[in-house]
Amino acid sequence: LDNFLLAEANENGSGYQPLWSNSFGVPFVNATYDYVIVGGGTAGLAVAWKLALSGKYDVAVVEAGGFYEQDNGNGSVIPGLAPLQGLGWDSNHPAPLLIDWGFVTEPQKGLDDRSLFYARGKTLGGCSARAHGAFMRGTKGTYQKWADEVNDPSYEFDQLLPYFKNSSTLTPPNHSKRFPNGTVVYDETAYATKTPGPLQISWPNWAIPLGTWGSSGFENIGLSTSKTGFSSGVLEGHGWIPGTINPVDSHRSSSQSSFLKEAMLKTSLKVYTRAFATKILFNQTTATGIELRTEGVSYSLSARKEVILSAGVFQSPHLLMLSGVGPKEHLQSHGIPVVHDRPGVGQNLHDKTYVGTGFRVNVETSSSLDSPEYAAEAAHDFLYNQTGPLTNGPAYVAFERLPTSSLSPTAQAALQGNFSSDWPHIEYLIENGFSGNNSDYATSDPKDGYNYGTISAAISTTLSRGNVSLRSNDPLQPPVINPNYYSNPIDMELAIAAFKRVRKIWAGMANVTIGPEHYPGTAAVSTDGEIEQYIRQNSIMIWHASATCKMGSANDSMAVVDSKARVFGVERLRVVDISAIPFLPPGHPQGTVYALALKIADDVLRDAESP
Ligand SMILES: Cc1cc2nc3c(=O)[nH]c(=O)nc-3n(C[C@H](O)[C@H](O)[C@H](O)COP(=O)(O)OP(=O)(O)OC[C@H]3O[C@@H](n4cnc5c(N)ncnc54)[C@H](O)[C@@H]3O)c2cc1C
Repeated sequence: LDNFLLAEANENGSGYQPLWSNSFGVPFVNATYDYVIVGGGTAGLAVAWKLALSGKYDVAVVEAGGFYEQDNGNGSVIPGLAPLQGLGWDSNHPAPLLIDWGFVTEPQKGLDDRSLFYARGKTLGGCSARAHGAFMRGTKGTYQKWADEVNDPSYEFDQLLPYFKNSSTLTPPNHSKRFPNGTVVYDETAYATKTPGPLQISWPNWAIPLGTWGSSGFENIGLSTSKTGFSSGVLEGHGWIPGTINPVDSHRSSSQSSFLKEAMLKTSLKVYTRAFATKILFNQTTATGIELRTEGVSYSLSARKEVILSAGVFQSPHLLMLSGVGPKEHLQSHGIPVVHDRPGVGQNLHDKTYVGTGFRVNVETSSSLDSPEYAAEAAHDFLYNQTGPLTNGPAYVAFERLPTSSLSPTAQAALQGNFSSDWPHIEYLIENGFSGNNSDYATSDPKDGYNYGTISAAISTTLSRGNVSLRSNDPLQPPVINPNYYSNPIDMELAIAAFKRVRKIWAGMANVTIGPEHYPGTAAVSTDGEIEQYIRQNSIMIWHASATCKMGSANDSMAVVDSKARVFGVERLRVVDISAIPFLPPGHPQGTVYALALKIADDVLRDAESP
C-alpha cells in the first residue's frame, strides 16, 4: 500500500494533496531503494535533495536523530541561542543529548591532558543544526591544492563556484535594522542570481556592538577592511560575515530547514529518523545496503545502486571500520573480518582549536541576557521585529598572514610546503561574550553584572594530525577520537604569536574596554612560557574536524576516496561529508561541505546514466 501511495504521489506530481507522512520510511521493515544515504546531516541532506529532485531514483536517508525543533525546542532554531547550547560541556552542563552525540576526545597531551567535549549534531541537519552559522569559503589557493592533491581540476575554485552558488540563496543585509557602523561588504557575484539553492544566507538584523569596534582593533595590527567579503576565494582583512539565517523569520537555516524541507515537499525522498546505521553490508567487495536499528530493533535497507556515507568526520570512518574497511591490523585486533585493507581510514584528522583573551566592556554582549529585563526585550524584538541580539549568528572576523620574518625558519619552510600562499595563518573572532576556557557563554560568564567580550584566535595552518579509531566492534560504543592538538610544535609557535596579536587588537579598542585585561590578565600571563601554558589549558573547540576519509589519488596509500568520493577497493560506496575533504580549509567549512555534496551528487547522477 505504501508503494502505491508513493507511486501515485510521484505520478501526479504537484497535483496531489501533499501527504507529509509519505516522506518517512517505515521503521523495522526491510526495504530497497536505489540510493541509501547514511546520515541526514549537512552533506547527507544536500545529496539526498539533489538525487531525489532528479525524479529518477528511489532515495532513502537514514538519520540517527530526529527533528531538532522537537528535540531541542527553540535552542537550535534561534541563531542567538547557538553559542549557549550546551557547548561548554562538563558534568554540570551536559550536552543536549537528543540532538548531540556527546563525544569526548581522548586526553590531549597538547592541551594539558584535558579531554574535551566534541559537539556533533545528532539530528536532521547534523552539525548545520549545531553550528554558529558562520558562512564562507576557502581561498582560491585552498581549492587549487585540493585539485592538485586529487589530480582533478574540477576542484579549482572557479570550477567549484557553480556548486557554491547553487547551494544557497543570498539575501542582502537589512541595514535599517543593523547599526550604522554595522555595514557589510560582500561580493554579490559570488552568489547565484538565476538558480540559487535552498540554503538561506543573510546577515543578522543586528550587529553585535562589540563587532562595530572591530575595525579599530584590527587596524591596530595593520589589517584593512576586506574588499570582497569572505566568499570570493580571498580570506584577507576584517569584516562582518554572513550566516545561515533565513531573512524572512530570522530562524536558523540548516540542511534540514532548507534541503530536506524542499525535498519533502517536491520529491519522493524517504527519511528514516531515530535510525542508527550499524553496518554497511557487502557482497564480497560490493556494498549492497546497510543494517540499522531503531529502538534496538535491527532491520536492513538494500541499495540497488549505491550506499552513500554522510555520517560525518568521526562516524563515516567509524562505520567503514565496523564494516571491514580500514587498517587491516586494527580491524583484526577487534575481531572484524576485513573487506578491504585501507590504512588511511580514520587517519589524517585535521582540526584546530581557538583561544582568546577577554575584557569587561561598556557595550552589551550576551552577558546582558542574564538580566531578566534585557532578556524580555530581546525576546520581544525577536518575535515581533525579527531583530535584536537573538537574531545574531556569526559576527566580526579577520584573517591574517603573519610576516614571514616573524616566524622561525622551520615554521616558514613547513608552512610554505603545506599551504598555498593565500592561506591565512590566523583567523581572529570577536566574540559576543565570555569564553574563557569554556565555549558556552551561558555557563562561563561570571554573571557579575558586567558585560564581557572575547577576542579569540584560531590557527588556520595547523600541521598536527590526529585520528579516529575503534573502541570495540560494538557499533554502540563511540569511536576513539584523538585530534592530537599541538603535537606539531609549529602550531604552538603560531598560537603564541596570535595570542600576542590579540592583545594588540584589544589595545586598538580601548574606547570599549573597562579596566585591564580581565582574563587571563597580563600579570598572570606575559612570558612566552606562560602564554604557552595558558593556551594549553584554555584552548577550546571550534568544531571543524575534517579529512578522516581523505580524498586523494589512487597512488596515495593514505587516501580513502577518489575524486568522485568513491571508496577505494570496494564498489558502490561513497563517502560524502567533511571527512572526504583532504584537509581542513581555512575559515569555516560548511560552505565547502555543501558545495562538495552537490558536486558529488552530480557525479552520482552522471554515473547512474553511464555506469
Ligand atoms: C558547535 C558547532 C559549531 C560550528 N560552527 C560552524 C560555523 O559557524 N560555520 C561553519 O562553517 N561550520 C561550523 N561548524 C562545523 C560544521 O557544522 C561541520 O563541519 C559540518 O556541518 C559537517 O558536515 P557533515 O555533513 O560532514 O557532518 P554532519 O553535519 O555532522 O552530519 C552527519 C550526520 O550523520 C548522522 N549520523 C552519524 N552516524 C550515524 C549512524 N551510524 N546512523 C545514522 N546517522 C548517523 C549524524 O547524526 C548527523 O546528522 C560547527 C560545528 C559545530 C559542532
